[in-house]
Amino acid sequence: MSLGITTHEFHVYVNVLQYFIIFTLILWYMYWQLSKRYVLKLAEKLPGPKGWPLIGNALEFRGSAHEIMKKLCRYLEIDSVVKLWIGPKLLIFLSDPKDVEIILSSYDHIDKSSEYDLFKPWLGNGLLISTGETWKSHRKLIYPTFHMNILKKFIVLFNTNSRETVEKLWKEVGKTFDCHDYMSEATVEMLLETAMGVNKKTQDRSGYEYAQAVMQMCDILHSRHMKIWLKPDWIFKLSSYGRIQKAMLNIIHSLTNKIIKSKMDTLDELSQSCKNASRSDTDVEEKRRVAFLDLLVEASQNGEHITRKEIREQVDTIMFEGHDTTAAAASFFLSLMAAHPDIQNRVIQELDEIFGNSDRSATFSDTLEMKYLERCLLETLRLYPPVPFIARHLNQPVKLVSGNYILPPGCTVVIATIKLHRREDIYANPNKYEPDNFLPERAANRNYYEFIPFSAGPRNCVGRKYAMLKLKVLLSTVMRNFYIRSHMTEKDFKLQGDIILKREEGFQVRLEPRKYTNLKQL
Ligand code: HEM
Repeated sequence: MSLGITTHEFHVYVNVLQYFIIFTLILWYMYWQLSKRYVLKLAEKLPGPKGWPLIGNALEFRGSAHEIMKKLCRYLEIDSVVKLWIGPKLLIFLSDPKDVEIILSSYDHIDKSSEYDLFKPWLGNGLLISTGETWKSHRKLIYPTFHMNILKKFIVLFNTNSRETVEKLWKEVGKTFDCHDYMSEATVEMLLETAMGVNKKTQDRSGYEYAQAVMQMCDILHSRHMKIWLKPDWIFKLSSYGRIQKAMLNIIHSLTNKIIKSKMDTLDELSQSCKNASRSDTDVEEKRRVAFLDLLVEASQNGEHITRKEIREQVDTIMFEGHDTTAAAASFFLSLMAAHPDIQNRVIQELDEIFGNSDRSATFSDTLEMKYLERCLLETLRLYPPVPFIARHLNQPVKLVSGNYILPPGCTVVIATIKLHRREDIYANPNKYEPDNFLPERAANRNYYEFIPFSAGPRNCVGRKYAMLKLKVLLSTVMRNFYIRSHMTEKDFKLQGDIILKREEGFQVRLEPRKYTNLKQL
């Protein structure tokens, strides 16, 4: 051995070091047990699989994203309250609507859990993550920007973009392909044009690149949640994941910065136009699409409490929340249409009754007539909620009503929407795709907290109406042009919950043109 020590001495040092580490761990574990006495006592009473000292159940969550999801869903079968220890972290999953209501309806439990911190380099302190007064004041500012009166004006843009998606889909006719790529691109483009008010003419391929970067970011965040050694920032930054994240955030933030700059320029130009008598009113109106971003920029210019950095964080949040969730919903919907041709035929029949042989665009009142399509969409969100889990940090003990349990402060409480939506006491056939579960008379008998794809309570989704309207226009346009086919059944879906629910094998479908329509020629 070099360095002036013999091999024997080296082995002695290594042994001493090993004992030192073991001794420190035991001491830390004893201290942790003592300081967490109250939490451990309450946790002990909760149902859940037995774990190992120190690591808890962490080792059981290995393997592919689908295997992890399968394992988790098996554990959720234990009870409507299930605890898991991931190292020193206590996660408690809830799937009884009465317990879910206690958490989601209260302003006391609006803090997001530390799992959301990994989003911070991407979304900063945007609406999804922020809390307290910042969250309250920004939510108050943002919520009205998704009012139905504003959304109705987006119909034209939803139609144009849906037709463009159909145009692109024509080249896939007859092939088996992943429809998620197209749904993802379409939802980004629509968000850019509607919520951000960025005109198509000023866009380039950045929409597609953006969607790809968001998908990679979701993969990275999922890996970080699962691979415990990637949690410390310094290790993560040195890893290949850290380097990829840097590159992806560069793409994402470049686009958001570009959008904001373009919006500020347009608003400056507009105020010039208003002063300039030679410009017509319609010219000014054309440029002035009042959308989410216009209102935020105007608010900041009018001295409201939102800085330019905060605007960027909100734009990133809306672009992420509004895009990946909707793309997943659209892709599951198309996969389910392919897997249930009888249901697909009923949707087509309804569309034919509304539109006949005409290739006109969908109007807002048409979307109100799409009652069966809407039921199919809601049933899609029931069985395959794009956000399968919602997590909160508890600051105080919470008494549940489903059983004699108290959730300890400091734990992460996870609303298991995917389990809640498949309860036998709510749905006669909980795992069957049955759009009539949403017939008005059946839905009327359900409690508000029994169906929560958009969450519920004070932190519910601000984009719910936007998403439903956009999905109706997009999916009806696709189905007026194509039959959706696939050799796969629902049993073949391999679910993975990497932040947003997806299919591990991709959303493989095949398109068959419907003979009598010719929207593609427009
Ligand atoms: C099918 C589509 C969508 C689904 C299933 C969905 C679902 C959800 C869920 C479950 C939450 C709560 C998340 C949590 O507490 O962790 C949420 C929050 C949010 N969603 Fe959506 N969403 C969809 C579309 C949209 C769209 C289109 C937008 C915007 C254009 C949007 C913007 C937001 C925002 C900003 C929040 C955070 C609200 C807050 O914390 O105050 N979402 N969404």
